[in-house]
Amino acid sequence: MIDREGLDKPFIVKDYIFYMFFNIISASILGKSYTMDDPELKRFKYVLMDVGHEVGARFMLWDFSSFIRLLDRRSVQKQQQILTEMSLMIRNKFKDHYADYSDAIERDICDALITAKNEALREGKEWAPYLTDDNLAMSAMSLFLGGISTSQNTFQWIVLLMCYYPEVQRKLRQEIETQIGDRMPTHEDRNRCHYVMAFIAETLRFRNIIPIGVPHRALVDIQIGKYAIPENTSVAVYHGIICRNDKDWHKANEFIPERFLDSEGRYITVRSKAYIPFGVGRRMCLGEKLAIADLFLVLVTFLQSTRHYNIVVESGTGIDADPNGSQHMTAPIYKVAFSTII
Ligand code: HEM
Repeated sequence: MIDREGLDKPFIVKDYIFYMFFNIISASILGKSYTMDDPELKRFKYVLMDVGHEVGARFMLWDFSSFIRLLDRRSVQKQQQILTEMSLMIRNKFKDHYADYSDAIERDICDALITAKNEALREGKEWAPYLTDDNLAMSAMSLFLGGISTSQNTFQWIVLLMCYYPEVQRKLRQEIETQIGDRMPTHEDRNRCHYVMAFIAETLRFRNIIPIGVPHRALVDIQIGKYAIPENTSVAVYHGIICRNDKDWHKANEFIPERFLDSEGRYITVRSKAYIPFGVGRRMCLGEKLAIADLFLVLVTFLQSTRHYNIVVESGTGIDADPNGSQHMTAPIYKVAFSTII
C-alpha cells in the first residue's frame, strides 16, 4: 500500500481494505485468492460494495416496493445478473474441489463441507439427502456474501477510529510492541492483547455495521414480551439502538475501548445482553469467531508493518456514518497519509 501510494500523500484506503478481506474470506472458503485487477473480483465488488453507493439507502427497499425496483431497474438487473454469475461460479468452484479432494487434508470450507457430506452419507444420517452439491455450494456462497462486506466494513471503521483517536492508536501499538513485537501474530495472542480485543469489541458496538440486523419472519403466532406477533410478520431487531442505548451503556455515544476492560486491564469476555453486534438467538451470525480472529490478525499485522510511520486521517464528516451507506452503517469515505517518524 505504502509502495503504491508513497509517503505524505493522502489516499483513499477503502478499496485496499475491501481487496484484503475479499481475499482472506475467499481463501478460507474457496481456497482462491485474487489480484487487485482481476475482472471476477471487480464483478464481486459491484455486488458487495458499489451497488449500495450507486443507489444509496433505497437499495434496502427493493424487497418491499416494486415501484422502487422499477425506478432502479438498471441497478436491480445488474445486481441480479452478477448474483446469478456468482452462484454459477461458486457452484463450479465447489465442484472443482472433488478433483483433488482428500479427507486427510482440509484446505478450506468447501473441503470441510464435502467431508461433512461424506460422513453423513456413511453414517446414514437422516439429513444426508439434503447435503446435495447445490445446497452445499449455496451454503459456501452464503458464507462468502455474509463474511466479506461485514468484515471489510468493520475494518474500514477500525482504521478510521484508530487514526481519529491518536491516543487509542498509541495504546494499540504499545501493547502489540510489548506483547508480540515483530513476530507473526497467532490466535493465542488474543489472550495477551487485552486492549486490542477491547478496541475491536468497542468498534463493533459503537459502529455496529448491521444496525437493523437481517430481517426474519415469524413462522407462527408468537408473543415477544408485551407484543403479539402474528404469523408471517417481518421482524427486525434494531441492534444499532440496543448496542448504543443509555440504559445499558455508560456514555453510550462515546468511543471508549476501556469499557471492555476490568479493573486489572484484562479483556472482559462475559458480555452484557445489550452487546449484540452479531445478532441474537438461533439465527445469529455463524461467522463471529472467524470474524474476530481475522480482525485481530489483520489489525496486528497492519500496525506491525506500519510501526515506522505516523498515520494521519482526513475525513470530511469525521466519524459519522456515510449517509449513502445502504443498510449497513458504512464508514465515510476518508483518506489516510503515512509519514515517517523522525
Ligand atoms: C465483523 C464481522 C461480522 C458481523 C458484524 C456480522 C454480523 C451479522 C449479523 C448481525 C447477522 C444477523 C443475525 C441475526 O439475524 O440475528 C449475521 C448473520 C450471518 N453471518 Fe455474520 N457478521 C460478520 C462476519 C461474518 C463472517 C466472517 C461470516 C462467514 C464467513 C458470516 C456469516 C453469516 C451468516 C451465514 C449469517 C446468517 C446466519 C443465519 O441466518 O442463520 N458473518 N452476521
